[in-house]
Amino acid sequence: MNLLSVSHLGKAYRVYASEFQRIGRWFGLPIKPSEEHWVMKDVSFSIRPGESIGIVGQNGAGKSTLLKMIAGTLQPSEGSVQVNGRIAAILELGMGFTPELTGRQNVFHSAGLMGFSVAQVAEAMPEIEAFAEIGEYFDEPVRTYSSGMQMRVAFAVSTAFRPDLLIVDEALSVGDSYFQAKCFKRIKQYREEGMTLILVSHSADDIVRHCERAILLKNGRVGFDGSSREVTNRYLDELFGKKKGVGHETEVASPGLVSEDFLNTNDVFATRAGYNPAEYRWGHGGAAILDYLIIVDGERFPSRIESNSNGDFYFKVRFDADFESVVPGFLIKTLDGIFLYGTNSFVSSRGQSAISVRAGDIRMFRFSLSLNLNAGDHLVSFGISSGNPLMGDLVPLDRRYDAVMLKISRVVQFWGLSDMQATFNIEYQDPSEAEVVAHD
Ligand SMILES: Nc1ncnc2c1ncn2[C@@H]1O[C@H](COP(=O)(O)OP(=O)(O)OP(=O)(O)O)[C@@H](O)[C@H]1O
Repeated sequence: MNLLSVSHLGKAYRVYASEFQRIGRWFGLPIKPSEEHWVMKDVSFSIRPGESIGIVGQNGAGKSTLLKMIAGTLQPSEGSVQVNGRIAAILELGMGFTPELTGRQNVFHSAGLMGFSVAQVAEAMPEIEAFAEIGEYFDEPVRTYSSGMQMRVAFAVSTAFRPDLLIVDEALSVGDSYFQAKCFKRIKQYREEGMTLILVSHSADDIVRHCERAILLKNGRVGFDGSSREVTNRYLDELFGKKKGVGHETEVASPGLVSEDFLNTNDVFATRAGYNPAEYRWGHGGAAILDYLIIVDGERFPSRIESNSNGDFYFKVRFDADFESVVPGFLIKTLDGIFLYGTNSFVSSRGQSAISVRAGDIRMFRFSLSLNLNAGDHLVSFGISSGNPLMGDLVPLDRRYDAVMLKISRVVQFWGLSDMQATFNIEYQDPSEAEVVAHD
């Protein structure tokens, strides 16, 4: 059985011609709303117990509206929401806390509204207080709290009792990173115990870290429902298409090191060693990325790359239209979709690089970088956009996300994703101890 089923959900807000008409309707006057404004239409999906789902979408896409209808704080205009379990939702800052009551009193009130008895809340109170970590403020009126403090109490009380479904809107973003990490630790623990999670975040990284599946909302409809990596890729495409995007970095490559076969003009990208057939390719067209080449320590398409080697990443683009400015881009991610490094020609050249092209041009670009990565598989993306990054009007022409698999190996271990190449010295040692060591 599904934990949550959302079926043909829709929401319309009534828009009145004037305030007078709106108030008239409250008093039962037979005034017709001048217009119904549908902000959500025909949204259907279901969630199995234990799944974790991210919801992404641009501002105004309908994320909060959807979550409020799932949580039951907003009535749908059509369709239905069926939940088989207890929901806890951290939707809006303060969760409806009463400003004049203290944190402690609000905890009693909120947990009471969630259906817990005074005795249950009293028993959980020490743990809630400890989790929130706001010290003496816990017994001060909530009106004196910062937004981060309100969020701390809201999260502590909402998750004091493990819900079947936890809904977290952007709320966590107001917390400091220490508290966010603490929240995600609790979320992770509850998920391991079977809790279902719905997380809204503008951070693609948060979504791929915490959710296996995601839904892209677009103008109040489900734009895409799939793995969180696929969905965040599409979401980023949307953003990059309309906002200042990932840069490009360009260096028009000299063919010296590049062998002849890379200089042909056919689309042979998918035939190259390391190509990932599960790449996600997207773009408005006008250019096509035809080929790529990786050279590390003189070796073309190395099957394994020693960590910290210098790599040259070439890619070849055919332009099918004239563009005043194009911007090649490059990105490395982990297999989970965590961004390790992204750049573009504009960023990498500190705004110095302007590339204009004509229809029929073939250009080859190169990003050169040191691969300070940990051992394991990584995914490389290439992209070409047109527009002016300073004006925030980049249009993706061809993006080949996660198109190439990079296998990094290393001998000396470290912990984490990026090799920061620490060195170690003993700066002082008690001379007597040094002697003992020497005698040994
Ligand atoms: N009370 C309201 N009356 C009229 N329109 C509303 C109301 N609340 C939300 N809307 C509209 O509904 C649409 C969806 O809003 P919603 O807040 O759900 O988007 P969102 O995806 O959460 O956006 P954001 O990322 O900015 O928080 C928007 O066009 C918004 O203007």
